[in-house]
Amino acid sequence: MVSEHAAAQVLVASNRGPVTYTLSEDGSLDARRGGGGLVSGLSAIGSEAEALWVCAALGDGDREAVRRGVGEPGVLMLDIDEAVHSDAYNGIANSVLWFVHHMLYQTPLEPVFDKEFRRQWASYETYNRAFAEALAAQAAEGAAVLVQDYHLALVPGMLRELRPDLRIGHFSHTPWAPVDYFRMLPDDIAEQLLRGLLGADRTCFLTRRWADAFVSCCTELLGGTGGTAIGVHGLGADADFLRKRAHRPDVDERLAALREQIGPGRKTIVRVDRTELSKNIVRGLLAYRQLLETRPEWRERVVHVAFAYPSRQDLAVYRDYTVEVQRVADEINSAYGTEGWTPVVLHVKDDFARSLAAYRLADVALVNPIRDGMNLVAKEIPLVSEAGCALVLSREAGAHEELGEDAVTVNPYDVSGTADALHAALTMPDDERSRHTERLATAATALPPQKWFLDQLRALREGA
Ligand SMILES: O=P(O)(O)OC[C@H]1O[C@@H](O)[C@H](O)[C@@H](O)[C@@H]1O
Repeated sequence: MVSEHAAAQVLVASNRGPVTYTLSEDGSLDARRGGGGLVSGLSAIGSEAEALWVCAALGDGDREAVRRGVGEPGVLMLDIDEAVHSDAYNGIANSVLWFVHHMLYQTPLEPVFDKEFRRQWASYETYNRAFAEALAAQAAEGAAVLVQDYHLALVPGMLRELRPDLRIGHFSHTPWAPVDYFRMLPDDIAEQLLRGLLGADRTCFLTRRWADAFVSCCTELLGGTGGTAIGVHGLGADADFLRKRAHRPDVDERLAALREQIGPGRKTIVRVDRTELSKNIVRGLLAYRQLLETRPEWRERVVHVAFAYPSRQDLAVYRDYTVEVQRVADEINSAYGTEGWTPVVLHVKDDFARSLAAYRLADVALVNPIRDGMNLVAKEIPLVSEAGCALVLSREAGAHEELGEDAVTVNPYDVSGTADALHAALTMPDDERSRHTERLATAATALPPQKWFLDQLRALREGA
């Protein structure tokens, strides 16, 4: 049933919304706007239509904002019971679905789908239902709803039942698991996930590879995809925003500090990631250590600038990984460092301006994920680097489909191969490097976030 107040023509649903609130000691609430492709993509429809972004209240600040009725126009935050949210987000989305699609399990011991898993799954259903009900209540007749990611995989099917009049799209920002890996999930859960997504009119992926994997799962488990259209929409970097933002005074300041820390005349290998298991930061460090060990000519002449920002710290496995990243970086610095040279400059505190400063400095960009839906850093560094940079890129990143020809490709598990790739990137002749950088920058900007969003909306409305 469409409620009297339902007015939104375009709705987006995601776990993390465009704004987060923090509660200050004096009791005031500070709003911070998030970055990322989805936020800039959505800005494209602000003027076009009555738009609403439905997201979850994530911390104390967000929950307080909901309680006080504080909010941004066009954003609806759902205050879902904290324990339910934690089971759904930490338990199912991040510890099961993320692991399945990124193939992160250490399979002799994991996964274990037991009673506890079933309990958390019930919370995942409740959390998805809360979104489906909110969307059903807010959407105008025939509105377009764009549901984002693995957190909300059941929403399309639930919403379809509540509101058959809507045009529903789903977008997976992650890879999709190969069918044999996906089938580790209990059969009923695997089917429920697929049917949830097939409740959409269109279900979309970042690359053809992930879309094909999804179709294989549907074919094998359900006999097909029914009437659901499968879309592929690559996402690129927001060049205008990045280039402007990278030359603001706060970035200049950090650039000067970083230059000082690195020392004159040295080359840089730059990586910027969340400290995320799939990003493969430790093997990147091991490859760098092997480079220093086997090609001593690089000692004192190169610095690995690694920014690894905290992520999902509620999960022990992420906390342990963060400790391991720090341990290996320290080990390299004590083994090879000299008085005037710190081989690894590792920062773990999130600072966007400092990331952009590192992008500007990059001679080599290291992007070696185990698996990644796209990886925007691979697209952003070549756009911003001042001297042009050589890109060492994992063949398992979605971005490899678009950038592979101009990158030095690595198998993310092959540490020796990655050490060789770093050497090749560091010694790439200038003319070759600038030719690649130029082509990388063109490819990186071919699919700006606003186009990504509007293309999906158009296709959804046209029934393509
Ligand atoms: O758990 P977080 O910090 O909200 O991050 C979630 C997001 O992390 C990003 O890295 C993924 O590309 C998205 O698919 C995902 O939604």
